[in-house]
Amino acid sequence: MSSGPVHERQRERERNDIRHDEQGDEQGDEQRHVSEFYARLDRLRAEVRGRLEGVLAARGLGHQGLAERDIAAGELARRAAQLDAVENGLCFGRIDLRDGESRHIGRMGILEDGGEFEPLLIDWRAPAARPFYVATGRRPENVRRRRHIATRGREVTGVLDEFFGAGPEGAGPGGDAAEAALLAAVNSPRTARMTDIVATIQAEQDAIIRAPHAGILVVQGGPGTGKTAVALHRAAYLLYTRRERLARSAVLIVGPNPAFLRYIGEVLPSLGETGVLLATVDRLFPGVTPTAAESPAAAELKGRAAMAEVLAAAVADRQRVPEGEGRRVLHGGRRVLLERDAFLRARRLARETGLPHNQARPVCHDALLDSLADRVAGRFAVDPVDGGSLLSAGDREEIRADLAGDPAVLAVLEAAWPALTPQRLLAGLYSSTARLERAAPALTAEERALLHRPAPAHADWTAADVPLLDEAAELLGPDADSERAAGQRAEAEYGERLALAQEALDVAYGSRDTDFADEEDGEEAEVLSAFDLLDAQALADRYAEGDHRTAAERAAADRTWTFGHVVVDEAQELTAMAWRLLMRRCPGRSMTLVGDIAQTGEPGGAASWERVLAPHVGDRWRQAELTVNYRLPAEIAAVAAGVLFRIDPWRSTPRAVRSTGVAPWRLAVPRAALAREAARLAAAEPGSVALIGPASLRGALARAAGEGVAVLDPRQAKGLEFDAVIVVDPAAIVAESPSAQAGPHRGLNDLYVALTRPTQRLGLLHPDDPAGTPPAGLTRLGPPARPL
Ligand SMILES: Nc1ncnc2c1ncn2[C@@H]1O[C@H](COP(=O)(O)OP(=O)(O)OP(=O)(O)O)[C@@H](O)[C@H]1O
Repeated sequence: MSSGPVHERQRERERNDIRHDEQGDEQGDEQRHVSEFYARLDRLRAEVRGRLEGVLAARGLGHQGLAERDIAAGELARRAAQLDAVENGLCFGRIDLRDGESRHIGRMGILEDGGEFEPLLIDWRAPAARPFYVATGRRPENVRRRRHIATRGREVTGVLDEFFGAGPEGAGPGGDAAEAALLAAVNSPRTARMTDIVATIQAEQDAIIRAPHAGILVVQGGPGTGKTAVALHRAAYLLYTRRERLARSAVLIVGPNPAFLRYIGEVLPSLGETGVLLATVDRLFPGVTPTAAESPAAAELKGRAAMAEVLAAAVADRQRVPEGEGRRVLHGGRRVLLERDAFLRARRLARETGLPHNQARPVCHDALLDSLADRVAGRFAVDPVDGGSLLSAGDREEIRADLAGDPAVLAVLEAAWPALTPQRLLAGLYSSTARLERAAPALTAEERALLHRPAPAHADWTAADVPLLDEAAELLGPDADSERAAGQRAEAEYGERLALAQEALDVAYGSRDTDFADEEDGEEAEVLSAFDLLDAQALADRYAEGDHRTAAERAAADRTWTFGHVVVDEAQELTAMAWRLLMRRCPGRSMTLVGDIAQTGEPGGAASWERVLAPHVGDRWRQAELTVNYRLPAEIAAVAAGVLFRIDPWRSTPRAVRSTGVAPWRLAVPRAALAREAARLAAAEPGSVALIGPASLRGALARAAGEGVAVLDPRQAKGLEFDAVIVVDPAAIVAESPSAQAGPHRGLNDLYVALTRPTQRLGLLHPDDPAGTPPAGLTRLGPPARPL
């Protein structure tokens, strides 16, 4: 009977049913575990909130006790936020080891109730969780089974198993489940917020996240290889393993623009980490918010390392020695000559201290006052016997003090060595062609003209000015004016605090818990309130003394803060001056820098990591490479590869992790119809969609595009991703790129960035005239037709 295959199929069906049942049991089993984790999480939350309420309700505390209460309340509030943040996907995996032990892996560690302190759920960052990420058929790391647990809310929706070595079915090393979990993650629709990858971190990524390297680690990788994801998970890992140190010094994460920071802003909180400062470089000079725009050429010039020398020369140039015989000072109705030599000597003495300009200023001023006092004293009677002065030391001191209080004298001292703020120095430099010539003789006249701007208003800074202000702050040191201003600010704040404290006490008094019966009985109410124990001043002092901000909050307000670790994303875009600023913020040089040289868009950005880092750390840095593309399907990666080849034929393209079978398309339309067509095509795309075009088209595209369609130029699109992307007028993207002048293929970098944003679908829309012809690398893909 030839029913063999049928029987086979029947048996197969039965086997599948059995496995399905088993799977159902397994899912139920996991549901019980997961429910237990959530129950424990709920108890932890209730406990923390209870403690927080208790702490806040504490009464009758002394000065010290209140300060401690605030610190405890801050910590408990942060803990509560951490517990809230891990709600989604609390547990996502499990490993069963050969010796029978099984471990559940999750976003945070949870211990058993009841004093046993057995781990119930293991934090993904703990060494015990590592085999979940790195076990392979060849190196199973003692793992028998790896299980991916999918959840929706608190419900387990599926389990996917891989067996290593001889599993229960005698299967060999399984990779299907891991691949299925990964594919589900990379295929999921994208929203405006990046999500974490904690459930599917791949081995090459894990090696970087947990790298023991304490110094500078560069993570180079093509678009979509998970550089951002890896950098953020590394930050979370370091916060876990070096919590003691990093909680005090904070971690700084630098991104290319505010939109990018918003995009990645949820990742660390979802991993339970909140004490991190996210910033763009131009926000790292407290008190300055750049609002002005400038040409790419000016920004590039300001980013060059040579600007450090220009600024040092600009500071030296403000330490003036008069020409000719010197300066005549009008004092007490008479003119006194302060000779040029006296100026030269005072300047030399001040410079020899090696102190920053403002701190060396008193040395110069003192020396000038001494010379001037000598001059004035010399006018008085000279001892005929020994030729010495007849004035006593006290007389001389009086003369000196008199000179030091004379505004005319002070003006001369100030002109010789003025107190400077970074803002005054830079504004003074930019607004004077003479000063620019003296400070920047090595620049060409055209370059100096790029820096020149007539008396800029103080608030009128550009992003590229910020690293220069920071450099200037280093050269100048704190100035007496700003210290005085800080003192005044502190006084004003104290006044405010005092008023607030008084108000708070008034409110407390008004709403005090008074037991009238007791009062009638002539007894005091039993419950003590704040106003019983504090007066407004003591309350204000308490706030003044205890700084209850987190390390990240304090770091944000302090230019001289040094971070325990710095992560820089899109690191290829930073200029040499920006690197100088960042290196000052991290003297320990514990840094993770992620980027892709092929995507460099800024004219002042990096051409190689060696060139960026050598001035700061020589060759004391390590590079890791990411090679798998998780964002682009193979079909889109092939198009991007054509452009990458033009940028750098030697650079290898990352291997796409999946193929969707959806080919990118290309369409040519009349130039006048470009924006309208782009909007129409974008509206037809399901999911998240972006139109990426040259900056000059942004306005027209934004007007035409419907709601929910992101309209960006390549610079704004950096680091972001969408389900579908339509690249509009690629030739103009290349031509308009600010870096087009910086090298033969630099304009193509912007196009490369645009092409590498979609996770599912890519379209190319271009004008049907010769100027609109897509650049080489794309044209080789054939004439416009749909699909491409
Ligand atoms: N192990 C992983 N599991 C699931 N998704 C991943 C994994 N690694 C990366 N991804 C996803 O791939 C996408 C690209 O990652 P990411 O943005 O970090 O790449 P990138 O290298 O920084 O790209 P670009 O250079 O374009 O900024 C993201 O959606 C990220 O979540």
